[in-house]
Amino acid sequence: MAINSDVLEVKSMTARLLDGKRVAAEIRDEVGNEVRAFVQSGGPTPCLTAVLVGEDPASQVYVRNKAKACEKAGIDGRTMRLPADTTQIQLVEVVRGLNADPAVHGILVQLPLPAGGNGGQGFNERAILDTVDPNKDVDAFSPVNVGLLMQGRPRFLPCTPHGIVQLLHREKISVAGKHVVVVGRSDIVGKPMAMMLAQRDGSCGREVANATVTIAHSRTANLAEVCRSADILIAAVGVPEMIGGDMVADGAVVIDVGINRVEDGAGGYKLVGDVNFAEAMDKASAITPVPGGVGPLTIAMLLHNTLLAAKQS
Ligand SMILES: Nc1nc(=O)c2c([nH]1)NC[C@@H]1CN(c3ccc(C(=O)N[C@@H](CCC(=O)O)C(=O)O)cc3)C=[N+]21
Repeated sequence: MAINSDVLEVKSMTARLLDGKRVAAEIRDEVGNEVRAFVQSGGPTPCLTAVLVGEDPASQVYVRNKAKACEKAGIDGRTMRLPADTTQIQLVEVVRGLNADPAVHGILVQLPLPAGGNGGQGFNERAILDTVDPNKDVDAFSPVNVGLLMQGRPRFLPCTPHGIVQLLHREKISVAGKHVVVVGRSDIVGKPMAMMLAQRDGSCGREVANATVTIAHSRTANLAEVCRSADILIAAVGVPEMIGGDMVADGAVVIDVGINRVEDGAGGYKLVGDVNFAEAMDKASAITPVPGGVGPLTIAMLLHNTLLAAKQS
């Protein structure tokens, strides 16, 4: 039998890059315009206050990026820097003070709190987050806001999942009827992400709804197989390059939420995602890079929530 060279040719796709950085800039511009209009119509200048405990280098970078983004959008971005030896009681008092300050519309307690904090005992993170006034909870971490989201009537949408919803919407990637696999079940990303994509009416962001969602995690049996069954694969595990090319179906859309600092082999550090980018690139139809993917969207949605908080105040 003659060998048909067309059939034997190894087909490898090269995925379209989903440019989170560009989409984030677009959203930040929109929020900036809305902020100007709001202030011109007599509204207060929206104010976001980030609380940063200790000196974690990554947290410093994030908080600085947030402050810069606020400034560009006409939002008053403040950072309260507290020493690493701050106690639980002192931190709760700081948050209460911000709750009571009418000039502050959004409060963000930067996570993670320092491990050896609160006099070596560690912080009770949940108790701190529960102290934030739900009307100022621009992270959407408070039980009230999580509950409202769960019921499909959100007040604030959590920033990272909302950023992903916006990216899918603006890149015209429909999730309706598709199988989405979310790897990771954190309160910050995995759980709300799954809820938002599965919900009925689009209350959590435009037309991005009606997906069939699987939540996978470290205990999932046959994880690779489950991932391969995804039309849209969302990786939010926090393990560098854990999702290999063998876990990605041909033509899948891959959203990489991971931001991991690893040694670059030249004495420095580089950022990698939870997905092996080079391998996934050959399988996926579209993929987010790290950096320049989901990270910048998180900050854009934080600005959006701060404006919303100011409008609702
Ligand atoms: N209360 C609270 N809310 C948060 O939203 C929150 C937090 N704590 N703690 C830490 C995580 C992480 N996070 C990021 C935001 C932007 C980028 C980002 O812009 N990343 C750039 C690269 C930045 C770099 O060079 O390190 C990118 O992916 O292109 C990354 C990570 C928000 N977080």
